[in-house]
Amino acid sequence: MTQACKTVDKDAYTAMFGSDSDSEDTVLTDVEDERFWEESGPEEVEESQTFNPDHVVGSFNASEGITFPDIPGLVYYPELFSHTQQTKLVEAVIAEQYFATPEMNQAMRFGDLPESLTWVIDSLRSISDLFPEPIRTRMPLFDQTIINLYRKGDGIKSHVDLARFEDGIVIISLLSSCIMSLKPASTHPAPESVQAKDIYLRPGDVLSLSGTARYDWEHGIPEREYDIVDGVKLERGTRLSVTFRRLIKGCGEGFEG
Ligand SMILES: O=C(O)CCC(=O)C(=O)O
Ligand SMILES: [Fe+2]
Repeated sequence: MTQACKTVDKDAYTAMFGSDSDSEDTVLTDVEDERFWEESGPEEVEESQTFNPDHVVGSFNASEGITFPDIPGLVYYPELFSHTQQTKLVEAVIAEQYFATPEMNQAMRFGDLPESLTWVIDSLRSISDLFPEPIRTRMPLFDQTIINLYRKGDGIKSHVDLARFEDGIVIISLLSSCIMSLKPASTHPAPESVQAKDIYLRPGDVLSLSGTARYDWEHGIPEREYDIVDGVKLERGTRLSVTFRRLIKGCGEGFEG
């Protein structure tokens, strides 16, 4: 991962996702040529009809996560974020313009996190099984975020998040899917009966890590262009992850996950 600086002089959306405006133009031209509708004057849109994502963010899809007996402290919330919530979060990341150049793939913020992420943190706190109570109710819940951009084929090496971060880490998956592999950390060898665990993360999925899952297990994403899930080959696309942590008081700002 290469750390991004928070300066940009190029269209961030195009840098991240490319431009598909040509194909859209083509489709519109084709449809117009067919003349499927009566000509009429410009439609009047009342103020109340205009789309405002803030009005429709709503609550999370599910409140109970999936746990894993071998990995205490790991909770998996499939599709926790609705499509609208994912869009809102991706737009917030785009607005920050972190990924302006092709070599940028990681951005970090410490201290006061962007206001555009406040609703995410508030909503996460409202999930009763997110973390053990002392973590879930601490203030602030998080004061650090890392946003990783994975282009097709990218991954992140297996690791335990740095000790300078407190217990309680959340990973939000956006845009595309990948397998995250978890295995016992070399510092905490597990009995042979304990297997490594692969979790297929899709857009809107969330993982929370605390206790054993945070300290005694590693997590990573193998570098490859597709994953095989239940015998099916699933191509990866551009993936974005937003992770939240809290720094231990007195520890400086870290530069690795
Ligand atoms: O991108 C992800 O899903 C995981 C990122 C991660 O593990 C980290 O930043 O420490
Ligand atoms: Fe990590």
